[in-house]
Amino acid sequence: CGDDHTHTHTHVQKREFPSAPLTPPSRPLQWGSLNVIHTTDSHGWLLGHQHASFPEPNYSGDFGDFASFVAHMKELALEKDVDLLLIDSGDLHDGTGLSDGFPVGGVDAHASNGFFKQLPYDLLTIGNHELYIYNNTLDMHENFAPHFPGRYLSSNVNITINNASVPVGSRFAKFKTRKGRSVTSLGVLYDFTDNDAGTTVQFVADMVKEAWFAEAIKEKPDLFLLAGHMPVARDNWPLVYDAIRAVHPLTPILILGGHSHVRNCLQFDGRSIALESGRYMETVGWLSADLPPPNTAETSQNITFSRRYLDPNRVTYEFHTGKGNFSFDTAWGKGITKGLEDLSKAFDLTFEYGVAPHDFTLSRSPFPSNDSILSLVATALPIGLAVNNTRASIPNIMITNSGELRFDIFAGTFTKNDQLTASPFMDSFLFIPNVTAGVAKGVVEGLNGGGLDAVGRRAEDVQAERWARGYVEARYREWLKEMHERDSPTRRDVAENLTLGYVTTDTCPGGVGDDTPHVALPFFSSPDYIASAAPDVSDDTPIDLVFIDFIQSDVLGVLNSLQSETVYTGDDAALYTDILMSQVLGVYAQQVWN
Ligand SMILES: Nc1ccn([C@@H]2O[C@H](COP(=O)(O)O)[C@@H](O)[C@H]2O)c(=O)n1
Repeated sequence: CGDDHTHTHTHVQKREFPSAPLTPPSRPLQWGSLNVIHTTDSHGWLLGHQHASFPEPNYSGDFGDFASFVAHMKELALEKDVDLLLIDSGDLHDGTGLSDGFPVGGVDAHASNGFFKQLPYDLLTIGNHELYIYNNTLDMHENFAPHFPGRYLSSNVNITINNASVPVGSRFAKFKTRKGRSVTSLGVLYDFTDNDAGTTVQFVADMVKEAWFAEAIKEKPDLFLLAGHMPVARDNWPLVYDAIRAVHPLTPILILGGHSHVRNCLQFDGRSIALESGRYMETVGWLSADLPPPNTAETSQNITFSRRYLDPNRVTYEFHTGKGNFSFDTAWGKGITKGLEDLSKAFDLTFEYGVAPHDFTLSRSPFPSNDSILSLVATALPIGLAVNNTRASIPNIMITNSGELRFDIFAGTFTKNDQLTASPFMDSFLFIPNVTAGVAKGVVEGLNGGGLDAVGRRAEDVQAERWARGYVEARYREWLKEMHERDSPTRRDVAENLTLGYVTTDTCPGGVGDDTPHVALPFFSSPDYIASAAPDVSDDTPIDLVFIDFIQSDVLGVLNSLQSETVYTGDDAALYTDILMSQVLGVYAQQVWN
């Protein structure tokens, strides 16, 4: 390979023909008179998925490739003389080294957002990950929103600056498409409650009662185009839809949702459609609508819609643009790829902590098992957090929510980028000393409790409260489980050389939504919280109860329900170590995988 490494190379070389053979799309896209390319929940995955084991190569296109795709699609739209809009539904922060590998003093995703700014987005909206840290929201308000004047929407999300609460972006947008269609747009965030001080999220039910909302939707446009960081199913889109339909019974409504990381599509009526386009640049959504020319009198006829979930890779992009490997790249796209590679170098994202002996996966292996990343973390915590820690000799139990783990680890070099894709959150570890081992052992069980939880709430209430705080993994896992159970018995035997990937069903018309056929990923369920092995001490031994700060309120609730001697509060918890969750796996790899 020309270098002097002894390790296996597992990263895909993307710039030439794909090194892994990729299945091409099954059929051309269906274009309408108005078309949308949709991204959502990209979480910093702008350099594409770089590992060689499937399903990763399905998603190996980088943001430069995506930019070239958009450029060619815009040319096609001009040739066809139709509208083509580019829309994003939020969550640009937290997920890879490009967003989270910034040097001390930097702001999360500030640099990676610079690449989003180079794309001609017509509409963008805010996600919950833009709101966990005030400075990130401020950066979106001051440095991101102004780049898309009036088109970065935060209909129900404000930031407080100098005691004044103002929208992070704009509440709504009204604009005309190239073909002269008048559009009214909103950008809605689901009822998120874990936002940082200095930011506010208004519940959707209250937003639709606002005077500005009534005024914004009063005039009839040719279509309503709603972006939102809100799942298209089982959430509050019906509130927005109903409020609009009460005034405009027939006007087309197109909804571009997000947050639950799934591919999904549904219709509220024959003149509306709602599309959700996955996560992590594993999906680019396509939506087309056969709308009449602008200012045409409305009818009650169903609109012909189509939708497709594209695997973002060069084979997909070339197929749909009619280009080949040597005619596909644009100077603009190549510039973006080069900029991303330069950023990766500047952030030292290829720094190697060690060599992972095999794959560790979130849902493709059972928990507990050798191949589970959750089991790996349960082992890695006591090793990683013991480094330079004067409390390391005191017996302990360490607990984290499994949502801290966001992605699989693949066999081979384990880099700074791999560390941050697996575990991007800069969350701290706290501890409460002198909790008796018998009580401490019950905490993780209480956190994971089914039926009634340890503080007596029903499981559904716990789930609803966690959902509001941003816990979305359960929904995504439900989706994986459903596709695994549906797909595996029938198709796996006759897999026709299909590679692993998403196998989606939804209720939208137009046949199968997945652009490229795959066989479903294996799926194993996992708990919401995991703990290191309990120490071998008697139940009355005082030990350190160590936990990630993100789950402090849950831990305190369970702890107080398990014993009555002490009423624990946040004041009883202190910082356990300087090592952050986003660093643990690197510290572990340096010791164990070298
Ligand atoms: N500091 C944080 C913030 C979030 N999480 C986890 O992320 C989940 C929400 O992410 P989405 O992309 O689904 O919006 C949340 O459920 C937490 O599990 C965290 O661990 N630490």
